[in-house]
Order: sequence, then structure tokens, then C-alpha cells
Amino acid sequence: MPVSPGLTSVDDQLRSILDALEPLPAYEQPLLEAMGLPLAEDVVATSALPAFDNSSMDGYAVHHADVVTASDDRPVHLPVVGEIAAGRAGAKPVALQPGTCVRIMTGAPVPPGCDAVVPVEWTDEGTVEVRITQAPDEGQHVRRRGEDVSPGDVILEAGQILGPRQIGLLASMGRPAVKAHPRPRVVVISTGDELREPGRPLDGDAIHDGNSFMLAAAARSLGAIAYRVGIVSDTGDDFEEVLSDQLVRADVVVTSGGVSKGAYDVVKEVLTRSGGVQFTEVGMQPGKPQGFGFVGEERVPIFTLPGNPVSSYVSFEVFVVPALRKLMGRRRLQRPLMKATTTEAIGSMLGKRQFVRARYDVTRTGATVTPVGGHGSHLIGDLAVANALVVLNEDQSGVDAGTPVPVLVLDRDF
Ligand SMILES: Nc1nc2c(c(=O)[nH]1)N[C@H]1C(S)=C(S)[C@@H](COP(=O)(O)OP(=O)(O)OC[C@H]3O[C@@H](n4cnc5c(N)ncnc54)[C@H](O)[C@@H]3O)O[C@H]1N2
Ligand code: MOO
Repeated sequence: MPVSPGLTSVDDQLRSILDALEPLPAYEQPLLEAMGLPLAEDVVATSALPAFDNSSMDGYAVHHADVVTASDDRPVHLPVVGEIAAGRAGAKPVALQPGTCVRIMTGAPVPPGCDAVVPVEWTDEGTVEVRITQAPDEGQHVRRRGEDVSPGDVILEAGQILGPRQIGLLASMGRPAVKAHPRPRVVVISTGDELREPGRPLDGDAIHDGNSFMLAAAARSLGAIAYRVGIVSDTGDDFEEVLSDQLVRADVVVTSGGVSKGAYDVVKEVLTRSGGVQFTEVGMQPGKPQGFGFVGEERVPIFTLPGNPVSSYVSFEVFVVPALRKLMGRRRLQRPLMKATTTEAIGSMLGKRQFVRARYDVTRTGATVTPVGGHGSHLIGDLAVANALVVLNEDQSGVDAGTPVPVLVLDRDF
């Protein structure tokens, strides 16, 4: 069975969101700012690494032929005619004369003519004359110019995610900044007269605002910049004012609450009036009431997520995560579906895609998944215990224990 009549399928909803978005324009960003972002350029080496032949040991730069016979029984003695330390070698290298050696430190350029370095451990550490009791191989302990990277090499390709190793390479190449799509600035607004800030007392039927923290944290964990605006009342004017104030610093707005069929569903009411946002009932549980569109003169994308905490979280995972990744220039937008065997039977609603909170474990016999709590969209305690969502499709009414099922494993980069 396909999605129930009157409902939009998850796939169609996601497709129309992604089709409407383009990556944010890339620009040069300081290296550490670009951590975790995909590169928006191929990076070509402009210089060699190592930049010059240099010593990998503290020791003595020698002509290999002079020391080839050195042993404990027949040590070789050489005059020490100088010293080269890393960063102190100066611009003019002095050639090493045969029959002599130079004290050299790790990383210092080897003098022209040197074709091996004798580590100090194989010598008496002499400063005027040195006694050498072991011979290096020819070329040993000399790191050659360009043996790692040659000028013209493509060292990093567009699309590659910048992690510590790539950032280290760029810095080593002398690049202070690199072209990357910026982190989207995500403004998170929660709506509801019943909401109070954590830390504030609850009066009457008030509840604490969990969603805006959860959604801001989810945006941040994806590498976006999250601005948690906090609570806005169910009064249309308040919501309109806060939204228009916030647009200046938003690449994306995410709201929670106020989108179903109640008398005070402020988000739906205001944005239906202003236009530009499509409210849709999506064939999924949780997360049926969805809204997506553009607001303000700059046409800032807005996601209006349902207020039930689990619905909000799952909606973020299913729609906002791929969207933010597209804005950041990521190529893989959707979390991959893993396979795991369910340890329990799971029920599902025909005509809707069910996202079932579960614990994913890797055991000696393979991956398993165990549902946590029920399907209720208010069960935030169970949500926090879960680390995965089992995905049951629209044509499934449930699965038996022992069935392999597709799983979204949460909190992992992909
Ligand atoms: N007659 C109908 N009622 C409802 C339908 C429906 O189809 N017909 N859909 C239900 C579904 S499904 C969902 S999901 C919710 C979505 O409602 P809203 O997006 O309008 O959200 P609210 O009514 O504002 O709140 C729902 C629920 O969540 C709590 N909430 C809201 N914001 C927060 C927050 N920031 N932190 C913690 N908890 C929050 C709120 O107190 C409500 O309990 O509508 C169903 N109703
Ligand atoms: O879709 Mo609601 O999100 O089922 O609770």
C-alpha cells in the first residue's frame, strides 16, 4: 500500500524541500572555521613537502662512502666542521666536504653532498671530532624534498570533508584559509503559551521548553550555527515580530509547535496569511503536520515542525538534516539506512512511514535493534534512551521479532 490518500509521502516532501534549496555560496574561510565542512575547491600543491632535503635524526650529516666501514671494532673518526639546527640554517647552504661531517638536528636541511645521517646513538657525540661505530645505509635518515607531496599534486578534492588531518596538510602547505560553504545559521523558535524556560518555575499547566534546546543542539551537532531564540507566545503579532526580527541572522528558520488543527496554532495561522509556506500532512508517524517554505524579502527557508517533542525531533532528522547538509555543500544528504535484526515485534500503521525509536547494538552475531517505549509522540524520556530509528515503510503493518529491518543510526557522522 502506498501512502494514505490525502497525505504527502515522506519522499515527495523531502524531494520538494531539497529541490528548492541550493548550497550557500562558498567563500574563503580560516582553516579552523572550515573544520567539518566540505571543501568547495580542488587544492593543488603549490610547493613540495618536505620543502627541502632534511634530516630525520639528531646526528651527523656525512658522505656515506666515508662511514660505510664503521663498526664497533673499526670505528671511523671524522672532524666535525659545523652544526645545522632546524630554523637556523640560513639561506646559503654550505656543501659538505668529503672526509668531514656536520652536526645536524632533526628537521634541519642536509648540506649539499650529504647522503646519509648517522644518529648520535651510533657515535661518541664528539663536537670537534666524532667517533662513529655503525654505518647508515646510503640515504638513510635523509627525508627527500617532495617525497610526500610534489608541486602540482591535487592534495585535496572538492567535496572532501575537512578534518584534523586535512587541515594539518593545508596549514603545512602554507594555506591560512580555504574555500568552503559556510555553516548555515539556524534560528530556532518554539511557540506555545504553555512553555517556560528551563530553570523557571512551572505555574498551572505550564511545561518546560524542551524542543528549542533539542533542535538547536541537533543543528549544532550537524555543524550548523544555532541561535536559540526561545519561547514565543501563541499570539500572532508576537510570532510575526520575532520572526521578522530574526530573519537578518538566519540562513534557515526552524519553528516548533503551532502547526496542527488547534484554535491557537499560531505558526500555521501567521504563515498561511503571509504566504510562501506550504503546510502539508505527511504520511509519517511521528511527524504528520509539516510546513516548509520561504519567508521575508530574502526568502529565508523555514521549517515549521510539529510541537510534540518526538515529532519535532524525527521531523528534524528526516527533513532538516538533509536540507542543512545541502546548504553546507555536503554530497551525501541522507543518513544511510543500516540493516539490523529486531529483537522484538514492531507494529506499524499501514499508509504511513513509521519511525520507531530503538536501541541499536552491534553484537558478536551482528547488529540488533530493540524498540524503546511506545509510538507516543510525547515520550521524550524514551527518545533520550534511543540511539536509532527503525524505519517501517508505508506498506508494512509490522514486523516479527527476528526480522532484518532498516535503521537510521543516530549521532554518527555520515
Ligand atoms: N485534531 C487534531 N489534533 C491533532 C492532530 C490532528 O491531526 N488533528 N495532529 C496531532 C499531531 S500528529 C501532532 S504532531 C500535533 C502537532 O501539534 P502542533 O505542532 O500544533 O503543536 P502544539 O499543539 O503546539 O503542541 C503539541 C504538544 O507538544 C507540546 N510542545 C509544544 N512545544 C513544545 C516545546 N517547545 N517543548 C516541549 N513540548 C512542547 C505541547 O505542549 C503539546 O503537548 O498535533 C496533534 N493534534
Ligand atoms: O505526527 Mo504527530 O507527530 O504523530 O504526533
